[in-house]
Amino acid sequence: MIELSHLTKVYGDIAVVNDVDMHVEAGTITVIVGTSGSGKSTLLRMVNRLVEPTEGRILVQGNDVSKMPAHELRRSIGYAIQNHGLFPHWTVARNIATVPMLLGWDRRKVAARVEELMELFQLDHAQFAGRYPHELSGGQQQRVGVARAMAAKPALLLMDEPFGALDPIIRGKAQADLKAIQRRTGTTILLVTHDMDEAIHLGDRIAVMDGGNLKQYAPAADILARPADAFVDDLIGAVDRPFHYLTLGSVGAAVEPGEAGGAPLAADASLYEGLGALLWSGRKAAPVVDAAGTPLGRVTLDSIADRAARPR
Ligand SMILES: Nc1ncnc2c1ncn2[C@@H]1O[C@H](COP(=O)(O)OP(=O)(O)OP(=O)(O)O)[C@@H](O)[C@H]1O
Repeated sequence: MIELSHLTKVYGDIAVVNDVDMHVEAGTITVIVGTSGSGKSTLLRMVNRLVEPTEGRILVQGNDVSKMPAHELRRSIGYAIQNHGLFPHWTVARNIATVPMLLGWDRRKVAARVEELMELFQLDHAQFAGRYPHELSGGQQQRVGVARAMAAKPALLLMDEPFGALDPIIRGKAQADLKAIQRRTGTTILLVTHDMDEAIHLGDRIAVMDGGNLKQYAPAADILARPADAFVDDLIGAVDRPFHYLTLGSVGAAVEPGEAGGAPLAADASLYEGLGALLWSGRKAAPVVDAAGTPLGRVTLDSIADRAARPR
């Protein structure tokens, strides 16, 4: 879907993005993570040509973006940013309709798409379509921002710290919703964050940037098990590593035959959630059920602990 080769951006005499090669598979979420100033936003913004590269090449769906008119390119790629960038004097419906209208869609098709997106993002049409951005909560504005970025069904969505302004609870919900929506729509997402938890939670693959260099580019489990260097290791955080690991596995994968008492755990809950439930209820084991409530066996503290250990 995206092919970056030797991508470089120099400001003054500093390469803020330095010779980056990266291949992003269609239909996946790739998260670019790194400390402040590491070049994440610059890298992202070169994809839709808000920033022009000094050197290197970007192909999106096989097309060299430098050869496409910038305004056309930007209409074909969704872009969502931290403070949502909503037009303050336009209603929610008009904001979401921005790109389809620029593309000259017919009015009924635009209206239907706005309704469809508002439903997808759980914004009641009757209640919210006519409101202005300042009449929404931060979380609602964030959903409108992402709905607007997805309005013209772009195959590619770029997101720059889209959840940065949200409180932790709303943020967790927004991440879960985005993941579910991405799985339904198959949109390819390239997302920038400085938050490793978010990267591990959302990313099919994670790209770690430091000082303009791409330090490691791999699935989360590989980055946790084999960080490329001390910087990546530090970014993960030694204390958090086993817990990150547990967020990647499901209770269902640790089920064993046998019985246990107390409230059951859902097989699709993460091992991290399972660990929390066991510790909090003071149990060493819990029964596990599938989505229909059928008993599958039990999960024990020991089996969860085994899965938190560094793979050999
Ligand atoms: N237009 C510009 N002119 C000069 N330097 C720039 C320009 N834009 C960005 N930079 C510099 O490039 C470096 C990378 O910036 P960038 O915004 O890509 O970092 P980032 O990793 O996204 O950081 P943050 O997480 O703080 O947003 C920074 O040192 C920044 O000061």
